[in-house]
Amino acid sequence: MTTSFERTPGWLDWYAGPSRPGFRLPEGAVDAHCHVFGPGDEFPYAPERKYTPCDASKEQLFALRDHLGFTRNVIVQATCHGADNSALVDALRASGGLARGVATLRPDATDAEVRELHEAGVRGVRFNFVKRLVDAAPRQELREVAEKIAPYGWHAVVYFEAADLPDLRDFLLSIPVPLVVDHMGRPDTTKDPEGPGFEAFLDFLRARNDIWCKVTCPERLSASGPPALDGERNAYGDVVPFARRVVEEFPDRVLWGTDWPHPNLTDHMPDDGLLVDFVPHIAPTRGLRQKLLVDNPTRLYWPEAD
Ligand SMILES: O=C(O)c1cc(C(=O)O)oc(=O)c1
Repeated sequence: MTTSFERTPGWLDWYAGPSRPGFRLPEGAVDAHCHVFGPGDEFPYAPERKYTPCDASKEQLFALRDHLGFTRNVIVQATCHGADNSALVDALRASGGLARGVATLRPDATDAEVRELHEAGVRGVRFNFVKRLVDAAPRQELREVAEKIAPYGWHAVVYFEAADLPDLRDFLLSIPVPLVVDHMGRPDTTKDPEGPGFEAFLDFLRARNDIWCKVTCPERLSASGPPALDGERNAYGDVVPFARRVVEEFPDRVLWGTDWPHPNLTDHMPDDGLLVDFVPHIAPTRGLRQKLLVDNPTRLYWPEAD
């Protein structure tokens, strides 16, 4: 392998590094969901965090980008850094314009802070409703944050479990900025992709034409799990029909990313090369892949280059 990808102690040690994908990414492809963690001695983790990750640096992320064949990244603030966006901003500034960011903001953030984040490359905020990751923020506070970012043209990335959608639906639909749903709203993939649970999610996407969906994280959503270590590169097949439904119905509103470095996965450490090989299964034509990997993320995060 010719990559300069280096492993850090911790869960990244579980595997020898990502394989080279068989699928060649189109030129200009964006990894639209990934994180940086720390390093903790420079950018301490938040006291209120629910987990402590291993360090996952910007240098490693950029090496992974090059190894897999991506051109750009969207770095999403992870809950373990709370509302301290310094590690994110540091990575964005070091990227030379090749990364945009999604931050976490409290309602008391000042306009000067928002402007500074914008200048660094932040284009969205993240609202997390996954109970194992955060203590729920009051909805009124989230609304205030949304109102604060609206003049900057930012969007809100929302992360929730499928079971919580009925409760969240009206609130989410009332948020006055575009929405980007993380990880397909975490469907139960043991259920029928044509059944009422996933249909309710698709119905949510249909409710406004500015709701985007990340068809990401087969490694988190799969019940069948990773492939056996026998050279077979067709992984996480049970997630394919779910993701494919979304890609085919909303080709102009889907995004894809690796979710590197895969926090909180306890059963296996995914191979990012294999994750890239998942893409042609969910986006079976060249046109769909161009939208998913290049055109859509460019329109959302680099509209000036669109
Ligand atoms: O499912 C997760 O554990 C997870 C956690 C975080 C985070 O801690 O921000 O982000 C993700 O995209 C996924």
